[in-house]
Order: sequence, then structure tokens, then C-alpha cells
Amino acid sequence: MLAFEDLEVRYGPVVALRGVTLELEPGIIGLLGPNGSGKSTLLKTLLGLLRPAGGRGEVLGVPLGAPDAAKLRSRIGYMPEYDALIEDASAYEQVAFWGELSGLSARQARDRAHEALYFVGLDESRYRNVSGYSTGMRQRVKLAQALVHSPDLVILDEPTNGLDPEGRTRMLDLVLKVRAELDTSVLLASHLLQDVERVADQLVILDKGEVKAAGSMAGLRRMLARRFELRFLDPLRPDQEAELGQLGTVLEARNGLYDLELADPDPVAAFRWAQARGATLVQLTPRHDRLDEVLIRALRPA
Ligand SMILES: Nc1ncnc2c1ncn2[C@@H]1O[C@H](COP(=O)(O)OP(=O)(O)OP(=O)(O)O)[C@@H](O)[C@H]1O
Repeated sequence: MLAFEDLEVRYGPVVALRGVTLELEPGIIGLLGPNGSGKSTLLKTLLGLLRPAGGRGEVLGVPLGAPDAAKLRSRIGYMPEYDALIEDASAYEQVAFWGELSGLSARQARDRAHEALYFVGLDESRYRNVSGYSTGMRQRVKLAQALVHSPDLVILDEPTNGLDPEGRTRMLDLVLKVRAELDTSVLLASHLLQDVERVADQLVILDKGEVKAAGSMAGLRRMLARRFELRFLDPLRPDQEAELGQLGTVLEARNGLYDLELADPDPVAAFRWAQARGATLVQLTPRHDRLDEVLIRALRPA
């Protein structure tokens, strides 16, 4: 659905994205990275608002910069980070107007505005001016605008910004519903790991304009399911410690505790390994809840 090869995007002399190579399937894709990492630049590039200075890319089968790339706008919905809602107009008017801007006829836009507002749970307040709306309601108007023309892909830039925990849960439930009920793919940019973890089936981690990690959440979880903390009865001798790598990748060693990504998914192998070397493994603690550590590791300077 999205593919980039060695993509480079610049703002004059500033290189905002470099060497970005990615291949992503339809689904819910989480785009994670700290401020300034290049998330918005990537979104603007695939919306056709920025031209790559180098490399190639393809969005929904259409090459970036192709003559028919402008048509892509009708297949993509965009929910920007900040709202530009008109205070003295109703949600219904604004969503219908957006539908027309996205290429629908006036009649289609009106019909679809009702459907989109119903979908985001704003059908009862749709004729009220948005000036009286809560932050959560305003976010949902923006989502309805992004969905009004039934796009194949919807891009959400920090959709939970400024929301309280209840509003966040509601927005993330809607993201899941977009994929499940509308069969629309979602690209969700966020700096909040918990949000991405909750909804995404694929993950891209950006930092300083480069991809630090990318892949399916299931793959990431499988990898995390092999992470354990090992505690031995006595400190390992240097010769035993040197052979620890036979069990998998040693991630960290501190005060006789070892964090490992085991090569064998069956942890019993670790006990056998210890026994064969005269060491006593007393505790093997799973660490698969630590997705945040993967993120920190990915963002750590090399
Ligand atoms: N119009 C611009 N002119 C010059 N440099 C820019 C411009 N827009 C962004 N940049 C730079 O490009 C880099 C990537 O910025 P970008 O806005 O894509 O990051 P981001 O991950 O979306 O951050 P945020 O979460 O703060 O929006 C940053 O170093 C930023 O300073």
C-alpha cells in the first residue's frame, strides 16, 4: 500500500528525511517518533504536498510525483494535527463542505456528511455550531471530515492530542472501527507509544529523519516474547558469561542479572544450558511487556 525506496525530502538545505526505505501493507500503521523526527514531512510527502529530492515512493499503487498523483487526494483522507474549524458553522455544514472540496457532488457530500458524523458519534449534535464543542468532539469532526469521501487510506496526525483519558480511548476505538467497519487503512502519526501499541498492526519508528525500526506488531511481539531476565544462584564465571551468547542475544548485563533475547522460544533450553555449564539458573522472568524499551533502544544514539 505504501512503499518508499531511499527517499530524501528537504526544506532547502535542511534534510528532513533521508534514506527512507519502507514497505507497508494495508491495515493500521503507527508512525512513531519524537518531535522533529520527520513524521509530518513523511505525511506531507505522501499527500503530494512535498516533492522528494531523491529516491522513489508509491502510495496506493501510484508513484509519487506521477502526473495522476493529484487524483490520489480523492483516495486519501487527512486529519491534521491542529484544527481549522469554522467556529460559527455546524459540524454538518463543515463536513459536507469538506466532502465537496474532496470531489463529491453537493448531494453526495450532504448524504455522506450525515453518515460520517453518525460514524464518529456526533449525529445528535451535528447541527450545533462547533464553538460549543469539547476538544474530543472537535477531534471527531476532523475525523469525519477526513472520512467523508470514503477514502482508501486515512492519515491521522496526532489524533489524541489534547484529549483526556476517556477522549483518547474513544478516539482510539474509532481508529479501530475505521479499519474494521470501513475497510479503510490508517496511518497514525503519534509520539505516544501506548496509543500506537493499542491500535496498530504495523509500526514505523522515525528519528532524525531516518527509519530506526519498522515491521509488523505481531513480529515485534514475537521478538519481545523471547525476552527474559535471567538470574543465577551464583555470579557467572567469566568463561560461563562468555558463552551466554549461545542462548541468544545478550541485551544487557547488570549485577549478575542478564537480559536476553532467547534464540530458542522454549525457555527450558536456558535451564539445560546452565546445567551443562555447572551454573544454577534460579529465575527466568518474561520481559515482553517492555515495548517502550524497544523504542528507547531504537532511538538511542549508535
Ligand atoms: N518548513 C520547514 N522549513 C525548514 N525546516 C523544516 C520545515 N518543516 C520542518 N522542518 C524541519 O524538518 C525536520 C522534520 O520536521 P517534521 O515537522 O517533519 O517533524 P515531526 O516529527 O512531524 O515533528 P512534530 O511532531 O514536532 O510535528 C525538523 O528538523 C524540522 O525542524
